[in-house]
This record gives sequence, structure tokens and C-alpha cells, in this order.
Amino acid sequence: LTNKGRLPCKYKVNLCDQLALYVIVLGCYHHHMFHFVGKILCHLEPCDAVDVDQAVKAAKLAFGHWSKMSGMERARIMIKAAHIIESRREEIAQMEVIDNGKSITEARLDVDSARLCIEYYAGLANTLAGQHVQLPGGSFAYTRREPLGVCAGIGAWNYPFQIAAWKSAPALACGNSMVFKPSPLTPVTAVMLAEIYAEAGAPESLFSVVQGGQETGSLLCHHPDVAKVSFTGSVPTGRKIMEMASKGVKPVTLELGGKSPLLIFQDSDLENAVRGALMANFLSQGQVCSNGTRVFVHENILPQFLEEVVKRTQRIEIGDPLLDNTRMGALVSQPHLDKVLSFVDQGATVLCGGEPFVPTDPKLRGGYYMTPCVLGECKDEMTCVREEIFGPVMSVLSFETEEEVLQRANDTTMGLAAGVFTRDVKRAHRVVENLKAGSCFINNYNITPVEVPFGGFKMSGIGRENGQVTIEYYSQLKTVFVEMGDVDSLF
Ligand SMILES: NC(=O)c1ccc[n+]([C@@H]2O[C@H](COP(=O)([O-])OP(=O)(O)OC[C@H]3O[C@@H](n4cnc5c(N)ncnc54)[C@H](O)[C@@H]3O)[C@@H](O)[C@H]2O)c1
Ligand SMILES: C[N+](C)(C)CCCC=O
Repeated sequence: LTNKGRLPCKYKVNLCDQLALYVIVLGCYHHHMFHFVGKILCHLEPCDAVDVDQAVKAAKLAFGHWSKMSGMERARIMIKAAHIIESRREEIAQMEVIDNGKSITEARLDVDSARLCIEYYAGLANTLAGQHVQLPGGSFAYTRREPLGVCAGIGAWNYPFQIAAWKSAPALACGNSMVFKPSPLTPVTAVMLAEIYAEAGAPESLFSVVQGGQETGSLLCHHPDVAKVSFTGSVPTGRKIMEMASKGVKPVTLELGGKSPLLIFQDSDLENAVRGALMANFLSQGQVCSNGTRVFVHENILPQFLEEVVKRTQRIEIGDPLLDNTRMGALVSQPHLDKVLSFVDQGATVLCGGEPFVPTDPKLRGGYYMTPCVLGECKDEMTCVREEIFGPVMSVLSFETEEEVLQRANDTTMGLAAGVFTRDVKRAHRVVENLKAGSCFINNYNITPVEVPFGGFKMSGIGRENGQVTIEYYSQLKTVFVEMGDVDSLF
């Protein structure tokens, strides 16, 4: 397929015997892969400066209409979009599996999270309001919460549909428009979201998609009509985004990487701690920003913990991600799989997994599968403990005291998430108070209800997604002074 026609075009892409998809693209994909079977889905080229300019101009026009609508009117369209997502849940989830390689069970939950996020911000859209302040002599001031304009969204490949929704929902609720660039590894489902907003009655190009990699992303960041950049991805790219945005003094939201700790104390409910550790490491083939990959276990319960965690890791069903009983699908690409595997043999003891996996089904043979891995006898200075692996590799470390484990848990430049398992309520709150991380879990891990803010400390990011506070990251406050008397001039 080639599309140098620039304007959105509709293609029918035959994915396999059972599945076909209509894709609307602005510009073209670049060797888009069908990850879990390792086949190329289609060849497309990235959007260039002309395409990006066209998309931003169209979004600016849409902003003109959308920002003048009342919160109630915007909410109505967003709620309709949420209903459409609900009715197309299975189709979107299947496409996410094909695009990303994760299991259908997880993809359905991602679609639900996207829908809930749009519903949640629709609920907030009609409550956005300013403040009235009485001043001397009958004069007064009031504040207006105003949108920023055209926002750019740039997404990572691990939660393609969810990321597009987590960014667009608060942006649109506040009255902005958005041009979104998905990762070139997972370009499809953001386009489905654009279709859905349009079908729900949003003004044309209110949410549109440009395809491409870093050049397209950089064109968006530098575009003079882009008012804000919201980015999800790695720390090195986040740094570049901030640099580019700084040229135009544009605000940024940065949702970046992590190397999060999970602390399991001696008094934990061991069954729940093991479940928590698995949830903290193996969702989405371990390709999760908030994963608690440094699992610190009290030395007195380490043997029981390891026995149980290894047993359950070995039981994880790997294979065709479109099947309901599969719990682990394929990683996103061959280079990424190679990188993840390279972290396995670096000094720690491999307790299970960490090898390429070849499914028995011949149609899956070209996919990028590996067995989930637990590393024991890990030391703080090991590469597997220090660097974000972004794959199904859990590093287990032993500790003796609370003070010691807190110091070791915080000894990282990242601070996205952290978790603690204990039955002692005082210890739980004392520990989270001292953990330097933006999203902390007590006796659970990796749940992200859309009503609560999510984001990182330190190099894991700036700003928050979800929750009420995110309104502040997609709007600006205007103060209006109103004089009811004469001007008291000094001149
Ligand atoms: N904190 C969070 O909420 C969160 C969520 C998901 C993923 N992540 C992080 O994302 C990373 C994995 O995702 P990835 O490999 O797609 O990240 P990445 O940084 O390589 O790419 C992310 C996006 O940025 C674009 N991009 C790359 N270089 C660019 C440039 N110079 N200018 C503009 N855009 C550019 C990419 O095309 C892609 O769309 C991990 O580090 C993970 O922890 C964070
Ligand atoms: C929904 N999860 C699993 C917490 C993922 C949040 C987004 C991070 O990659």
C-alpha cells in the first residue's frame, strides 16, 4: 500500500483469513508488522511536514468550534464515543492484539480502560468552572478555565488504544483538539479512535492521527500552532520532547519509563504477595512502564516466595494471543525481544524462563515469544536491577530491615511506581510515605482506575494522567479584573 495522497484515505487491509480492517490514514505506515506471527502487515511511509501542517491546521479549525461549545455539549459527544467503544469492544481488542501482540484478555481490559476514561472526563467536562473574587468598591475578578488549543499526543507501543484515550479524553473535555501520533510499531487502533470520535459527532479533525516515527513526532513538537505536547515513551525521548517544546515555551506532559520496586515484608499475605508480584511483572509480556521489576522480599520468607512465584510463572500460558486462555502473547519486535533476552544472562541466577519460545502452532512460528523469567540472587548493582528491561523478567532481591530496603528501593533515577505488601497498616503507610514514586500500591499492584492520577516522580515524568488534576494539564487559567468605579490613576 502506498498513500502519498496526504488526505485521510480509507483502505481495506486483509489481516488474515478471518479478519479485515478498514484503516483511515493520514500519510502512510512504515513496514507495519503483524507481531505475533512476525509478518509484515503493510508498507507505508511516514507523514512529512506537509501532512503534519495539514493535520494541525485542520485541528485548529476544529478547536474553533469545539472550544466554543458548552461542557454539556462536549460531554454528550464524548459519552456517545464511549458507547461506540463499548459496542466495538471485541473488534478494537482484536485489532490491538494484532497490532501489539498482547493477549486478547488484556486487550479487552485496555479497551475498557479507554472507554472509562472518556466517560470519566465527559463527566468532568460540564463541571469545569472558574472562581469569583470580590474586590474593594464593588469591583471583582473572576477566573475562566480555558483550553490550550491544538494539543499534540505522542504515544508508545505498549498500550496503543489506551494511551490515545488517556490523552485525548482530558484534552477534549477541556475544549482542546488533538493531533495524535501513535508509535510506528502499533499504528492502527488510534485511527479507530479517530473514527469513533467522528462517528460520535465531534467536529471534523477534532482528534486526528498522523503516522510516522521520530521525524513526524519532532515536526509536531516544533509546529508553531501546537500549544502543548503530551508524550508517553522512554526517558531519552522524553528529554528530547522537553527540549523541542522548550523552544516554543510549550507545556509538556511526560509519562516515561520506570524501574519500580515492590517490597514484600515478612508479615505479608504470601498468596496475595505472589499474585501481586506476577501482576507487577508479566502483564503485556512485561512491557509495562509501571512494572515492579525489582522485587525485594524479606529474607525470612524468600524460599517460600520463590518456590511459589517460580511455579506460577512456569504455568503461564504462552501462545496465540487471540485465544481466551492465553496469558502471554508476543513481544513487540525481534530487536526488542533480542534486547530483553540480553538482560537474562548477566550474573543473576535464572530460576525459570528467559528463553526464546517457539509455539507449536506453525502459523505463530515467526512471532517474538519468550518464556517469562524469574531471576534470583540479584544484587543492586546488576544491570538487570538497574535498567528498565521492558520485558517479562522479574529480578528478586533479598532484604533484612525496613530502613535498608527503603534506601535501596529509592536508589534509582526513576520514580514511576512502587508497591508494598504487609499486614501491618502502620508500616504500609510509613513505607509509602518514604517511597519516592508517583504511583504507590499497598497490597496490590498495577491497577489504574481512571478516577485517580497516574504519573511519575524524578525522571519518570512530569504531570499526571487520569483523575481530576489532569484538567490542569490541559487547560489554562485566565483572570479577569472588573473595575466598577473610576480608574485611580497615579498620573
Ligand atoms: N509512564 C507511562 O505512562 C508510560 C506508559 C507506557 C510506556 N512508557 C514508556 O515507554 C517506553 C517504551 O515505549 P517506546 O519504545 O515506544 O518509547 P519511545 O520513546 O521509543 O517512543 C515513544 C514515541 O515517541 C516517538 N518518538 C521517538 N523519538 C522521537 C523524537 N525525537 N521526537 C518525537 N517523537 C519521537 C516514537 O515514534 C513513539 O511514538 C518505555 O520506557 C516505557 O516505560 C511509559
Ligand atoms: C494499566 N497498566 C497495566 C497499569 C498500565 C499503565 C500504562 C503503562 O504502561
